[in-house]
Amino acid sequence: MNIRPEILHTLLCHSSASQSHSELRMGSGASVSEGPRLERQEGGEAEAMRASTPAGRSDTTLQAEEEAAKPESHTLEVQSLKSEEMSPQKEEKKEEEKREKEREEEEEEEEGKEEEVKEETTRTVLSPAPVAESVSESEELSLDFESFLHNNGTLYSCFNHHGNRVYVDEAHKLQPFPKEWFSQGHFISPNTETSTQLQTQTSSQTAVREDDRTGSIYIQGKGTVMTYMFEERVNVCRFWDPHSGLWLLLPLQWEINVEFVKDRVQRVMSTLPGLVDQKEITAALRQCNYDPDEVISLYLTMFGEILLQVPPGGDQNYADLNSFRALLERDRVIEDLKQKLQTKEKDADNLFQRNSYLAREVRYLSEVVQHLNQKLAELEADQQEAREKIRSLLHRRAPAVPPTKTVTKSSVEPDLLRQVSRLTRELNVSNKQLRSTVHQTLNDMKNQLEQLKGAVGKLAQGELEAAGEVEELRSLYRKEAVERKSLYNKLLELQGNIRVFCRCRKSSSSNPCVEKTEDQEVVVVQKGSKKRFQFDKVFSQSSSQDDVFAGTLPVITSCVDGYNVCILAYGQTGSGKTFTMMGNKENPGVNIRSIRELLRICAEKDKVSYTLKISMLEIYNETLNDLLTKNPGAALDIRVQGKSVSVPGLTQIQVQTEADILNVMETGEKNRKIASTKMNTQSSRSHLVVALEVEGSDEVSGLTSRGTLTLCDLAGSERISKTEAEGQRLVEAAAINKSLTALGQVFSALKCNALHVPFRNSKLTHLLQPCLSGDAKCCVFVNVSPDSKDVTETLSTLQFGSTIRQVSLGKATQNVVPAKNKTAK
Ligand SMILES: Nc1ncnc2c1ncn2[C@@H]1O[C@H](COP(=O)(O)OP(=O)(O)OP(=O)(O)O)[C@@H](O)[C@H]1O
Repeated sequence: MNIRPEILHTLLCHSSASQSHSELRMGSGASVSEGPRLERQEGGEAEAMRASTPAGRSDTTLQAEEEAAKPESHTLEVQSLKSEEMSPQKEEKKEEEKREKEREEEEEEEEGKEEEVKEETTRTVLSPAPVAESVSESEELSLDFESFLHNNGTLYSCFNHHGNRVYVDEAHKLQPFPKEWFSQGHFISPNTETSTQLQTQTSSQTAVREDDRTGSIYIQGKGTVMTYMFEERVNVCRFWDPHSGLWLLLPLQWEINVEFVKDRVQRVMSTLPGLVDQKEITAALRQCNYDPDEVISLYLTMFGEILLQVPPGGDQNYADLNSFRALLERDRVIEDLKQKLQTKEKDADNLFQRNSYLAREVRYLSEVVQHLNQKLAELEADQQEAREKIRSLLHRRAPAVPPTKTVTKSSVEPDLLRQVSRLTRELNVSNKQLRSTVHQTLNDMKNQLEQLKGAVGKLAQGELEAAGEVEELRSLYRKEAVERKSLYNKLLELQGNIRVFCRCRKSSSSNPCVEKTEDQEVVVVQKGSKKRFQFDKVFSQSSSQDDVFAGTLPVITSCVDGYNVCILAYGQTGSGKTFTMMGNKENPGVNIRSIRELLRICAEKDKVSYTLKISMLEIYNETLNDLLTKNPGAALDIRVQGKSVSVPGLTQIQVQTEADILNVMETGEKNRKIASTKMNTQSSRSHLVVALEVEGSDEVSGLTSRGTLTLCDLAGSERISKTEAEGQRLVEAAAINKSLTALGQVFSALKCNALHVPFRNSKLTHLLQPCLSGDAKCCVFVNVSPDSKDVTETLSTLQFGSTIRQVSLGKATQNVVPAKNKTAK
């Protein structure tokens, strides 16, 4: 920069005067000084403080670090400075310095008088226009303004004039720049042209950071602000606020829109489609220093692989996600409870085994006691016998010595007698021993029995306790299972109990009149004008049967929990209703797939036993025909009882496997009225209603649930002129159109919450009343043809679908009752 000497002085005075406050406006180098020493602040708050003060120390430190990151340029600078110090012009420089000092002294003398004028000058210097004038008017002094960061942490303001350098010391006096300092620190970012530029550049230099971390966002009430992802100890996204001249922390809501963050949020979302809340992901990114991989692994650790799947409903809101998580949490708790239950059941099994072992032991010991008792009895009998023998011997000996008669020779030999008495003694001894042994054994047995009784008592007690615990766990499990189901159904309720999907038939037409623009939008082009329709999901020509089925899957599952579920296909003749509902053998439609899914779920729930019954009827020319009856022709009627609608006499066949169901459906299909129309060679001339009743009895909770899955393939809506129907076909077409009109009237009445809904205007609406009056969950497919010739029908079908979409069916009712004569296990 070029500056006049007196201005330099003024500048220095100003610098001295303002240093005690701040030198923020002195450019990047002079922007340091809240005090002479840089103190390293620790902790997040300090970080934030530093970062939020771009002209303050932290930014200086930041820049100093940036400078430090360029060692080569530094070395060059220092080397050139050193060579200047060693130059032979040293003397000349010293003289010039002297002259400068003299000039300063002179000026200092005048300072008192001219202080006000100088201050004016200072202000002038700091404003752009007058500087240009001053420079052109007076002698110019080439002066470079620099900042020197000493290794001891102090930042000095320096001025360099042709290699002569001075610095402002702690007492705010100019001092020659010591040579040895070149190796004790480094210079920071000089090269600003005028002091005015310095002032503006303080802001703009700090603000302009052009790299891939720079971005801008529009904030309402504030306009477009520049953002920059600072690479601090942790990344922090701030925005530049020109009013305060600070980098401020970006609120989460704004931060979502920053490219840098957006990219990462998208990366997380594409890996974990189960995560839908961008704000939450942004918050997690903040926590993980904007590392998307870390966020992904964090979520996977927390919620498992479920997040890798697209959540049902795809774009569900935050509350849904919370329910979804609560659901996961519940699942985890249920899993824990199941494990505990298993452990307890194992414990109980062990106890039972131990119990039966001890019972066997008791039986064995009782047998031993019995045996010993027998032996004792035998011994006693022996003893008795021996006594008898002795007595008889003695008796025999007694008459041998009659007192009155003379002594005759004894009939018993003395030896024998001796032998007998010895035997008797021995017998007595062994008898005594035996008695004491038996006595002893009996006592031992008694003791053992007592101990066993104690152990058995304890076991019984333990068993009781275990049974109590098992019961407690079971009831907890029951509660959790019920809660889990209710959460799941709440989730579905949030998505609406009536869902309308649009499916476009495959066509070879090169110029289709139907385009799928988004997942939920379809556009019909008619004579150049476009009409848009919104649905819960739009399936394009390329959508597979699998994709279509996936849309209905969450609703079908509810059937197992005791909800009535109805799936309808509506559309022009030949638009693919039968293909969607029935499909073909290689590519089955919603009917077969949902039945398969129901069977799969039923098989999975080993604690619930299910009974499945299927019925099939058609509504042909306003008459109900049972398609499974062995006596065709019998008239069927609809009976209403309270809220329920039934068809007395309708054949219901109990089925267990997919093969059973396919057999039954094949029979029904054969009996159906199918005729050829001009538009569809295999046109269905009747409405087909397949009902699968699922009754589940939960062994654990003791509850019985009854849900019905009603699958309805409507006959095609058609314009009689177009199909060129005649005779019988004409009568059929009139009946079909009448019932479809009645269906439209029902939906219109439901849409505007009319007091009277004309369910009884046709057999179709009468039969479907329970499915359409709020007790059920309903899915409607509107099938359209993409061919331009069908555009009018396509528009009317889509209009019909739009009307249905605005219908609110209300809360679906779960049909669960405690089982009769069944007690929960
Ligand atoms: N998405 C599709 N992919 C391939 N073929 C399809 C598709 N949709 C319909 N089709 C074919 O178009 C023809 C007419 O379809 P489908 O019989 O299902 O119409 P529909 O609406 O039931 O007619 P109708 O009301 O007259 O019974 C059938 O041959 C069917 O195989």
